Amino acid sequence: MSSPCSSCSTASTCSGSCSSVPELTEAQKLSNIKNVVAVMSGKGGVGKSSVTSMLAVSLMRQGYKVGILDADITGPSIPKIFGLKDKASAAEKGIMPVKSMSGIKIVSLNLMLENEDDPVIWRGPVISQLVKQFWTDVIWGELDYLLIDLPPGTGDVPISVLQSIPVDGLVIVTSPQQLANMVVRKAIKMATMYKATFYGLVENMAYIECPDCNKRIEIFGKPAGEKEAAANEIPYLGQLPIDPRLTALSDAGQVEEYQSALFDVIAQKVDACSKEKSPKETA
Ligand SMILES: Nc1ncnc2c1ncn2[C@@H]1O[C@H](COP(=O)(O)OP(=O)(O)OP(=O)(O)O)[C@@H](O)[C@H]1O
Repeated sequence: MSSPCSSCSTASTCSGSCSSVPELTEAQKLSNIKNVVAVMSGKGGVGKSSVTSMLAVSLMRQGYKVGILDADITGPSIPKIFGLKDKASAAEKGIMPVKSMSGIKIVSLNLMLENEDDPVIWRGPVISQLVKQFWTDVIWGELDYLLIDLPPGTGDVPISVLQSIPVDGLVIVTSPQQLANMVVRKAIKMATMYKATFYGLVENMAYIECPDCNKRIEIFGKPAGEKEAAANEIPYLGQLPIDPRLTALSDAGQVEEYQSALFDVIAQKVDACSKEKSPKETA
């Protein structure tokens, strides 16, 4: 965010050689974000918010300063997953994020609504404008990683994010159903059109382990994430099981208590990808 190009609407596609340097907002002058990673999936319900949350938790445990921009304006889950009670506050120079128990900075429209179940009945352009403001008007401060939890689909918000926020890399989330993979391919194709960099694909809900005999049961069909990643020529980050502990801790707002070596490996791979992309930028 320290770059003067970061508030430009063509930042993600331009070569950086244009002469019109846009003015930074006051909030941007107070922020320095080293890496922006968007978590995307064409299909709803495959676990984007869960993967975003656990990536944030794992990166935080690795010692990084992490923030989450909840761009799922009409179906926000991040505040609930982290059990946030406080509201985001307005300071003189911008919006202050709410900090989770372990210090992850979070901004979500649900942190601004009176009741968490108040519906947001807004048209696409208004929603897109708000997401852009979460980038330009939030005082994020120093962050090693800002993770963006995108809504499902290839509509207004993913387009706005890819056009107006300098996303360094994308993490694609899918699940074993052929239907999920078909819709996820649309998202990959769309992101390719915006010349996005893919950090890789995660296959969530790949199997469940029987608590009695430890047998893996592939309830959504044979996992195909690795094949899907190869077919789309993007890195494969790994697969995650359905884990009832993750559901329970997310429902209780205690996701930061969840431990998973598999998530940690995925976070390490994402970290390695971002270091490869901008070796000097990540501590
Ligand atoms: N690996 C997993 N193990 C157990 N439960 C999971 C897992 N991944 C996701 N879930 C649960 O599945 C539900 C949907 O997950 P999540 O909200 O992360 O999906 P999403 O793709 O972000 O949804 P949306 O389409 O609304 O954006 C949640 O209740 C979540 O706790």
